Formats: sequence, C-alpha cells, structure tokens
Amino acid sequence: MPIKTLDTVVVNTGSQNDQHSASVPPVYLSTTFKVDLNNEAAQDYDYSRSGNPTRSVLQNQIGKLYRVPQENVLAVSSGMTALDIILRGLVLLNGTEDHTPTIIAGDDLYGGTQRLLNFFKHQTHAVTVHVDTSNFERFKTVFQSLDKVDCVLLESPTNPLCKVVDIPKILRYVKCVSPDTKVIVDNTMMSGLNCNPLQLNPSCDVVYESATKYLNGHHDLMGGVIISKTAEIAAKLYFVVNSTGAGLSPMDSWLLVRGLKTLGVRLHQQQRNAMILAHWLEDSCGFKPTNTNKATKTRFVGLRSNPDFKLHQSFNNGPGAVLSFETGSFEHSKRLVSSKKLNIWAVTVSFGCVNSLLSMPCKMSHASIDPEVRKERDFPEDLVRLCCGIENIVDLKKDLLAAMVEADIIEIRDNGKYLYNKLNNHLAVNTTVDNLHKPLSIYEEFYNEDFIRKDSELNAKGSKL
Ligand SMILES: Cc1ncc(COP(=O)(O)O)c(C=O)c1O
Ligand SMILES: N[C@@H](CCSC[C@H](N)C(=O)O)C(=O)O
Repeated sequence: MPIKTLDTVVVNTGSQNDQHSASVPPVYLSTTFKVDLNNEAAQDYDYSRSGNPTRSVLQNQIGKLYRVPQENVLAVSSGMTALDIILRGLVLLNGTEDHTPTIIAGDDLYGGTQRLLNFFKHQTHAVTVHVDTSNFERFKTVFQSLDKVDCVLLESPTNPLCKVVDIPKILRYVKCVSPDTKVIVDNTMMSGLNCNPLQLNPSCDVVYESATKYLNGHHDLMGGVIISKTAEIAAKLYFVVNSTGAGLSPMDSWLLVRGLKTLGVRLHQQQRNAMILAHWLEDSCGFKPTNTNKATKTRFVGLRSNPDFKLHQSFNNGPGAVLSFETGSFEHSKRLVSSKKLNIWAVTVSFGCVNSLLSMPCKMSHASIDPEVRKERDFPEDLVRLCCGIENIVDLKKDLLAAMVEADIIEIRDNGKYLYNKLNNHLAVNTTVDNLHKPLSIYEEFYNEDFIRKDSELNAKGSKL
C-alpha cells in the first residue's frame, strides 16, 4: 500500500475493533479493567495509570505521525512532564561518584524548560551547560571541553527568538564522536507535521512535543507526547510514566485525537497567515534595522531576508506560525501588547492555537528566566511574539495595525497609502492591509513554491543528510 501523507494519516483513526463499529473511537473513562486469572496473557489493560485504551488510540496516531510503532510513543500530562520523564529515565541516573550527569542545551529556551533544568541542578546536581546551539562551532567547542556529555537538548526554531539550529549537522557530529550521548529534540515549535528528527540520518534518540500547542490546537487541554527511536528507550520511559502516574487522562487523550485530525488544515492556514504577516511587518511596518534604529527586527524562519531560510527549509516542511519582532523600545512594545484596540489578537502565553495570540515574552512566557540571565544572553526585552491563528489575514492585519497606531509606533498617512514607523523613521507604501488579492497571490506562490513538500520528499532528503 502506498505511504499516505501525514495530514491524511492523522485524520484516520482506522478500525478500532469496536463492538458497535463506532466511527469515532469511544472514550474509556474506566480506571480499572476486569481480570481473568485464567487468561492473563490476553489482557491489555488492568489500571489506567498503567495503560488505557483511549490513550492507546492517541499513541497509535502519534506513532503514525512520526512513523514509529505505537509502542515507541507515550502520551503524558504536559510538555514539561515529557521533558521531566525523559531526563529522569535517560539522564539523571547516569550519575556516579566520578561523573555528574551533564546536559548541553540552547541559550534561547522556553522559560519553563530553563526552570526545570535549574531544578534538576539543585535537586540532583545534573549540570546543564548552555550554549547558542544555532552556532555550530560554539556548540562543538563546548562539547569538546566537557569530559562526558550525557544528553544534548535541541529545539529549532528556538522560542521566542526563532533562531535556526542545524539539527542534522549536530546529530552527525554527536553520533560520530560520542554515540552514547542521547540527543533529545523538543519539536513543539514545528510539530511532527513539519519536522521529524527521528527520520534524519543519523536520527535523534527521543523527540517530545507539548501537545498543548499545535497538536491539539484549541487551547482546551494540556498534554505532552514522547516519541522514542527504539522500543528499548520507550520501555525505560514507560517505567517512569507508570511509576509516577504521568500518563495523559482518557478525556484529554480523546480530545487530542480529535484535535489532531485538523492539524494539516490548521497548520496550513496558520503558516500562510504567518508568511503574509511577517513580510508585511518587515516591509510595510518597517520592523527592520534602519540607520535611525538598528535595534528593530522581524524574526521568522519563512522570511526571505532570514539568512537561515534555506537551512530551515532543508529539514522542515514549513515555517510554523510563530514569529516575533522588536520595536526598538520596551515602553512601546508594552503599550502595543496592552492596547485595548486588540480585539482579535488575544494577549496570552502559548502558541499553536486556532486563535491568534500576542505576547511579551520577558513579562510572560520567559518571565521565569532570571532578568540577569536574560541580559547575559542578549534577550531583547522589547520583543513582541505572535502566533498566527486561522482567522482571515486582512482582519488580523487591521487589528494589529489599530493597536500599533494606538501604541504610537505607526502613523497612517494619506488615508492608508503609506505607513510611517515613528520609532524607526521608516516610510513604506502600504499595499497589503485592504488589498487582499494581489499580495495574497504573491505570498501563496512563495509559500507553495518554497514550503509545501510531500513528507516523502523530506524523508528522502533526511536520509541523504
Ligand atoms: C518549546 C516548548 N517546549 C515545551 C513547553 C512546555 O509545554 P507544556 O506547557 O505543555 O508543559 C512549552 C510551553 O509551555 C514550549 O514553548
Ligand atoms: N506561567 C507559565 C507560563 C507558560 S508559557 C507557555 C508557552 N510555552 C509559551 O512559550 O508561551 C509558566 O510559569 O510556565
């Protein structure tokens, strides 16, 4: 049978051997399952902490998305739980009298990831060395300077600076010089539809995603998925999940199976909106370095001006829908994010939802990183992060523009013919707020040409890397 494309695979839950031939898999809320002591071998479930049929349906769907057997997948209660389980199951136990478990991680990390790594440092003495993983030479220098690295934790693009990490290159290096080092990828910013680090060659050891984001897409559940390269790794992680009770609840598993069905169409529309919006912010709103203000910039992997555009494209199917920009002024960014003119953009943390979201990372998602550490890492405090939802792009632009005008960042001139960025002294012809068709066709073309690829092509590319 020909391999189905991934957006088809997640819609189809297959036959579930249901007694009533239900089209949609039922939700099994039961915590216990009756035991037949004469036929124990045939028994798949006894207690929902250990396993639940609805969780199994979800794990099977995620397995199809990542092209691994269902046994290699674990669904847990959040993205942070996923990382916790992986570190406990694979890394923290490596400590001996002579060796402190050592992790290398990026320097642009989601605040909660940083907090968990700090927690492990204080509780278990596992050390995390942070380096800009988007700079391969720096990564290599740090790797070589350490006696033994137990784990490399990667994420690309990074949250929230959207830096591209050359995951295939790091994998080639690490697996060549230190095959026992586990390479873990947080794939939340891409989702399994855009990137599958388990199919790169060499591949990573474990991928996890916060299912709270794209996989579910509706901001009505918290969840995490862990996908292991081998059944042996999965068994070690399952032991921790069963011991701690971290498995995802039946109701959330069921909701996630439902959310997953629309992953393809949601992501397509979200990415298309993000492509249009990022180019509009850069070209028409002037969020790019000028002689007056060098500290302003639009950050998005789908921008032609991004030097890592091709690198990102070489191992991903699409750009995702998260972008960020610096206005050049903390006060103005704060005014923008506090603007009462924002009716469509919701000011909340998180991303990957059908609704468009806007946030100020230093005050919200990344507030748990010590301000001093943010400063050391040149984290821009004026950064505004956006994640496009599935709404109409014209409405999204109008809503954001009204807020930028109220925040005294943009001035509309000549009845909308020009947009003037006051912080940047940048004047641009505004072609794209009301005129939907022309710019849309340009970006559609651009989007299709550059990013829509069949995942079989990506897999073929991955194996050549
Ligand atoms: C990149 C990334 N990884 C992991 C997480 C953690 O996921 P969760 O909130 O589901 O615990 C988040 C956000 O919360 C995130 O942005
Ligand atoms: N108060 C929360 C903040 C969650 S941020 C969620 C998401 N990863 C994002 O990047 O927006 C916390 O303390 O973790």
